[in-house]
Amino acid sequence: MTENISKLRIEGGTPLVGEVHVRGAKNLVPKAMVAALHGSTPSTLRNVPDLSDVEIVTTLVELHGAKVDYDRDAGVLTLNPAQDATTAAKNAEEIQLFGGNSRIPILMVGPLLHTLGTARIPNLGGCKIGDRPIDYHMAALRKFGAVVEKDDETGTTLIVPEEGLKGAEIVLNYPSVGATEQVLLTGVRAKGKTILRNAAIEPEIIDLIAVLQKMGAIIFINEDRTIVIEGVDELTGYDHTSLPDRNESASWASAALATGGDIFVRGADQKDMTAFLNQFRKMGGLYEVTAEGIRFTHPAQHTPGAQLKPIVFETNVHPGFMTDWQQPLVVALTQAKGASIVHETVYEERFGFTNALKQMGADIVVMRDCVGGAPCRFEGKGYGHSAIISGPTPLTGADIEVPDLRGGFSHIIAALAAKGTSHVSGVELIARGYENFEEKLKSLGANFEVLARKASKAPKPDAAIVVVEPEEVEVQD
Ligand SMILES: CC(=O)N[C@H]1[C@@H](OP(=O)(O)OP(=O)(O)OC[C@H]2O[C@@H](n3ccc(=O)[nH]c3=O)[C@H](O)[C@@H]2O)O[C@H](CO)[C@@H](O)[C@@H]1O
Ligand SMILES: C=C(OP(=O)(O)O)C(=O)O
Repeated sequence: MTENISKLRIEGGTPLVGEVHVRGAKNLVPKAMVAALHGSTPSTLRNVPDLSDVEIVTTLVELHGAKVDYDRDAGVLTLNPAQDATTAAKNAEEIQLFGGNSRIPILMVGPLLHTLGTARIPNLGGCKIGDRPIDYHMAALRKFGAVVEKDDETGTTLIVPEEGLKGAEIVLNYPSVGATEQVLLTGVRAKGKTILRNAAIEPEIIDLIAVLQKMGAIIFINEDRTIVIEGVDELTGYDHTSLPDRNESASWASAALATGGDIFVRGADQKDMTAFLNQFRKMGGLYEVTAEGIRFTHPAQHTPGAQLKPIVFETNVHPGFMTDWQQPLVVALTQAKGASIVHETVYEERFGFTNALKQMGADIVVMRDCVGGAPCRFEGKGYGHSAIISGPTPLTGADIEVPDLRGGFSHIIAALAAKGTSHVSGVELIARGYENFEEKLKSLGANFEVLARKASKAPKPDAAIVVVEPEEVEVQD
């Protein structure tokens, strides 16, 4: 990953038609890289996409002394886990500076406690879709026996007590994906048994468990979503192929509906997308599952004039409708004939992106009530976490600033669906979750011009020692 698009001019109104290739999951690959830190031997990860979240974790593990080699074309990443305390201490400032670009750094704490005996609680980045607390993570680490060595304005440092980290019994008030991964990545090397109740069981979690099991871990997944981990003394490296990114696959499917197009997503896997495919079909979308991927088609491609239908659904933990799918699908719902309702129950503030859609002409009302579903955790808390989308409404081009990864993709497909010209800035955020974005848009026939590019933020450890905001370079015709 070197240069990302940062500014685009988009001429909307052209249906996206063609094929894109979706590789490994953004929500598994960086975690599998963190798991490799436990290994006594190097690991090989396959189907690795060229994403900034992968680059961020590459830089972070190298700042701790590990070594990463990545063949972008082959999608093969090898990680030599030989981290050491001296290197980590020397790079402590860059590690802290650099942590705030994704959700992953907090997951490095467990492996680093086991290998280096100490770890700092990092700043975190990620989509701005709610408070995104880490209280479950901190409670779990304390349960394993981690001790706060320092807690001041520079941050919190944990250390391992003399007796080491021990298995614990942990109950999650909410099946948090990150907290489940925290317990997995810490419990596998803790002494004794760890019992995690109310765990998340997303496909990416199951894939991470497969990675850990290949390394030598002993992990049970019970029918009541309790995970039991028997700590082991040693874990070795793994050879693993990541599951495909169901969130990117669903994003392109929504783009096909929003623009009236027809997109074959090579690599899409039906079994991880059941809840999405049901709603896609209820909207009148057509899909065809093949061994190589899934073809997503707007009904008007088959029946001229056919319109999308409104739907009512809520997001939830797996196997419910994945929250990362809702934003791109909301763009398609602006083109459905009638009123749709979306109840977002995972994040309290995931409808901020609709402001730009309303600026483009969409009819969306965001409400504080739990609309269209049973009362959720956010009932009566004043969060705008339900949306009523009435359509079809013609969208017109606008000047847009990308707010975050998934909201940004939604803005771009809205601009592609709109009539007229849109100028979109902050597009570099898209690289967190969509590799080869420019090539994909081109292959789908999108009418756009790149106005500026930006280098990735991630200086290699042997390059600039401070994370600098790279210059935005205007593209000359
Ligand atoms: C890098 C990655 O894998 N990101 C995914 C991960 O994010 P992430 O792991 O951050 O998501 P969580 O499942 O932890 O967060 C969901 C909700 O859990 C609650 N919570 C979580 C942790 C905690 O310590 N305290 C707490 O209260 C919050 O209400 C939060 O809104 O899972 C989310 C839910 O599937 C996805 O949207 C993200 O794409
Ligand atoms: C919320 C998302 O990602 P992250 O947790 O990395 O912010 C997402 O992928 O939609």
